[in-house]
Amino acid sequence: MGMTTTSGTAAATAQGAAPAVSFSGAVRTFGAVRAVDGVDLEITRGETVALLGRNGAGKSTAISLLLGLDDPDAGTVRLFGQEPERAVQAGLVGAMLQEGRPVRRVTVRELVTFVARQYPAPMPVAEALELAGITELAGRRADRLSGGQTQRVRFAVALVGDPALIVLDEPTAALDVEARRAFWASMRAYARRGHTVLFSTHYLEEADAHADRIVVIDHGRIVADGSGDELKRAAGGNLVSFDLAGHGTEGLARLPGVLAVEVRGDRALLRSEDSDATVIALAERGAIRGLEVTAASLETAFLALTSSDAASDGTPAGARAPAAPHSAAARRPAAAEHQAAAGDRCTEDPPAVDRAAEEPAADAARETV
Ligand SMILES: Nc1ncnc2c1ncn2[C@@H]1O[C@H](COP(=O)(O)OP(=O)(O)OP(=O)(O)O)[C@@H](O)[C@H]1O
Repeated sequence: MGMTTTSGTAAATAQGAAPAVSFSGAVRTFGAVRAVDGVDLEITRGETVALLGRNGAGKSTAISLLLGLDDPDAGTVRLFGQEPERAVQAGLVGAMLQEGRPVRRVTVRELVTFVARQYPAPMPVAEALELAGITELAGRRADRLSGGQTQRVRFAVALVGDPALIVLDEPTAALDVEARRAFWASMRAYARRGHTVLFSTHYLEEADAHADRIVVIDHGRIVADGSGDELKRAAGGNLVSFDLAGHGTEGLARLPGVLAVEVRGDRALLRSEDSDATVIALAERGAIRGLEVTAASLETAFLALTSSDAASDGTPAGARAPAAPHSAAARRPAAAEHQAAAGDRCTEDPPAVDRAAEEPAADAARETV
């Protein structure tokens, strides 16, 4: 796991009114794989945004680009109007990455205190511990904690610098239900302070419950961007299902309102933007056994937007099932500008925590420690 913490000597000011995050035509390829394939994305200060996609969609690569851990092959990425490395150096960004090994032989309080000292304007250590819900663990060794406790320590490390933007790469992976709930409560408390939060996940319900805005990424491209409700609407309002009971599936896709047809066993599922018209047409065909109309779930929307055939013709599924507009659905007041540091960067022995310390962004900041 990478606790990305970086310190900076530069005044940690976010320039003007530049958005917290801005990708413009960003591309990152690995051989034949276009991991990030022409991403345009703007995140306003103060938003909580979920980057949602399945395994291999390009989430981690996009996050590496925005933290300056990797460079785009084409296009640009800016944080608060600055090159990512500079923003990280200036202490504007805190991150919690996926990998990393526990820091050995130090207590939780020592670790968080060490990291706080790397920042120009950290929050009090006790406050960071409280926000992350680990006050009781302060005296415990950081390398002798459960997975859920370790995640929360990483969260404290990411936020103790009081960064204006916090980036969390699959923060709840491997957490149980209880630990997840505690984690999200902490994250929301942090967001309420006016900070910008970007987290990646493949849990639909987490994106829906904890983000103002969901950006769906598939095959390196953004295929939808909006609130959970907007995504559901964009994917087609309702799901009409019925027992085939000997009826064929021919012509179902052409019934009024129908956007997509799926057959599961003996049941047909029609995604419809006008379920009344679809039901009437089905009734006319006599196909009404076991008829059900249900509201499209976010899962339905997600599957529609990221259907596996999307790769086969190079057309993002969202281009066929129109996605919500690329605009933030709900915007909160812009975050106050924070003087803060970010990233992980515990360079020396004690908290030389994770891969971020070996990465270019950390290199850039290392000289300031
Ligand atoms: N260093 C690398 N070298 C080669 N291929 C890579 C590298 N990093 C990522 N990829 C490929 O780029 C694509 C996107 O990977 P990425 O890790 O960004 O996806 P992800 O959405 O974060 O997935 P997950 O949810 O599994 O973490 C995948 O096909 C992956 O195999």
